[in-house]
Amino acid sequence: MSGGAAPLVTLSGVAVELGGQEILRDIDLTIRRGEIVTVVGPNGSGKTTLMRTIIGAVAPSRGRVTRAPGLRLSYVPQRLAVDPSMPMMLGRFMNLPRRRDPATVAAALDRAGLAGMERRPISGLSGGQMQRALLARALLNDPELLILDEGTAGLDQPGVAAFYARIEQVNADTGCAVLMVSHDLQIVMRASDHVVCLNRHICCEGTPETVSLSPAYRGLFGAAGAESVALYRHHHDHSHDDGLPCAGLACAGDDEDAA
Ligand SMILES: Nc1ncnc2c1ncn2[C@@H]1O[C@H](COP(=O)(O)OP(=O)(O)OP(=O)(O)O)[C@@H](O)[C@H]1O
Repeated sequence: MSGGAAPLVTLSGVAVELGGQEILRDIDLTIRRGEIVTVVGPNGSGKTTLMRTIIGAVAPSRGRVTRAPGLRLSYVPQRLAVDPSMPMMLGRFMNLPRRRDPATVAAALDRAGLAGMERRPISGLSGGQMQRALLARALLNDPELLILDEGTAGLDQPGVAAFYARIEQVNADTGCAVLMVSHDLQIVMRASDHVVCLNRHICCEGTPETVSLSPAYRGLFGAAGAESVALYRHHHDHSHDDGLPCAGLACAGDDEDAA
């Protein structure tokens, strides 16, 4: 997607404090119409807090979050606890908490790869189908920005690949921007327009190519990209005042270019 597309959400100098602790700092980030942005980072690095700040569920302690006026934003949760004994058809699930026009439901199910499954009990859906059901619900309001927080957690590799292919298709068909937190680096590095590596601050960011060609990235992952999980086990040769290890890529806290 074009780097010149209209901004949907802009974070400027954002910091977030929770429970008296600074969780995020110095966050400058723009999500533009139609682009796919992925946030990666170790556990506890603030990814979910960043998503919650973007949707407005958490207020920044410093800086500013600007959303395009009237922005249609949808959030796909990691998973939804559903009581398997609860008899509920997918069609009814799509109409909670409020009733939708059947054609809108059918179109959202179709986009999510669940066409014609309104009468399937949700308790009988596979993990991948349940994720697609959550995606279908998120598509009901025709979002301009779709946010997924580890939307593939619990899926096997083919399930993960199929889910991202679906997301890319939705992006291509509807032009909605996608912001996702993902642990599936190999896949998201291919699909994303922009990758942000977070560790309480933005350690590095750029196109997948920029990130994957960086010497630090190659040092971590090998020339071929190596294993995606490596990012979450990497080591960094400098420490931060928050005491957390940082991504081993060009770090905005270093004297290097923050890209
Ligand atoms: N409401 C809260 N009050 C205090 N601390 C919080 C709160 N919510 C999150 N935190 C802390 O903020 C830090 C970042 O949490 P967050 O869930 O944003 O990280 P994450 O990168 O999404 O982690 P994970 O990969 O494990 O899901 C953690 O240390 C967490 O304990």
